[in-house]
Amino acid sequence: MPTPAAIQWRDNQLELLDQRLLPTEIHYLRFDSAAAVADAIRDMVVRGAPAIGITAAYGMALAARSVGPLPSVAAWTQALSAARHALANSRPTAVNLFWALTRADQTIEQYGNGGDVAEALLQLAHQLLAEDLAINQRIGDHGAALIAPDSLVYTHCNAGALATGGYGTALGVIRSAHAGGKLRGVIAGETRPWLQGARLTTWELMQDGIDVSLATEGAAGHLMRSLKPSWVIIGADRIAANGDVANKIGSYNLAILARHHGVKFMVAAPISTFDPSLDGDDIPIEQRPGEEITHSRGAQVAPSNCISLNPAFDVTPASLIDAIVTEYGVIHSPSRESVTAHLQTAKE
Ligand SMILES: CSC[C@@H](O)[C@@H](O)C(=O)COP(=O)(O)O
Repeated sequence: MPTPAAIQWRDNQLELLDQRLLPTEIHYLRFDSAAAVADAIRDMVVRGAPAIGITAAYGMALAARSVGPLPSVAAWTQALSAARHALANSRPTAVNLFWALTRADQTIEQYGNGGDVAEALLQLAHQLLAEDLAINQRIGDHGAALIAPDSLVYTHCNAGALATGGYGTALGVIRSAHAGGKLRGVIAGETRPWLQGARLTTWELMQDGIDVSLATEGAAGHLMRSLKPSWVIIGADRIAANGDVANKIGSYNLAILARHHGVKFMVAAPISTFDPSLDGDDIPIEQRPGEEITHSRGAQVAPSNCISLNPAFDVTPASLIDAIVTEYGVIHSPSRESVTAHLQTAKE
């Protein structure tokens, strides 16, 4: 059974699969305003960098529908500025969000002087959704080519169909490797505190008949030493000009462990996840509410008033990464130079 769509346009409405309820409940929520869409992104109804970007594009389309025809680019920009602001402030780390909002700005520029902006923004969102699926299939094929037969791989968080327009980035590589008969199995780290690995990645892979074992985060070193996976494969929220990669908290730990144990480390992401304007140290890291770690599924697990640190992402330095895989191919041992060259190829 294929993974249900994270994002769908049905009966002329935006529907998001409420990922907070997975894997025990499949329930879609309907949205008719950009403010509600921004809340849904912040509250983790929809998550994963590409899915956040696509959802924001739908948010802009919903906002344009509610303001009606306007005569100029300036009038549209003004009318949609509150919606854009709310979406831009929903989550700070995934650059795909800002990439999608820039695409929406360009659409407003193109159609704002008398065109049907609402329809153009809706078509943009549909296009980003459809393109993302095709992009992920290409990423999957490029990444799978790096994987030797009979491989065990380790993944973190959920960079799957649920985090994208379909197929997934890291899980796209895993799906393609599985289709090529190369996989012995997958280890999914549970990924605290939202448990994307336990709730989402295992669910996606089991539905596709891919052998997956769930492990606690703390087991990673022991499992690398005893089971000798060949690759750690993760997605990304932002890839900096120098090849550093922001991804779900815990990715950096895995990269250090992987290097120590001779396990290769792969990052799978589309070109829309690159941010050539900054280096890794400057990537904004989302700090999430302490209750996410002082409580677990509503139950208190730490003393009342316990001070907590809850960064949602970390940055893995390029020096610990063996390959970044995009829809355009592979950046081996990423560096500022190889990232620049890859982005140039993508533009041509
Ligand atoms: C293809 S999704 C890539 C990343 O966004 C993913 O690995 C990740 O870190 C998701 O974090 P989340 O907090 O669930 O949005």
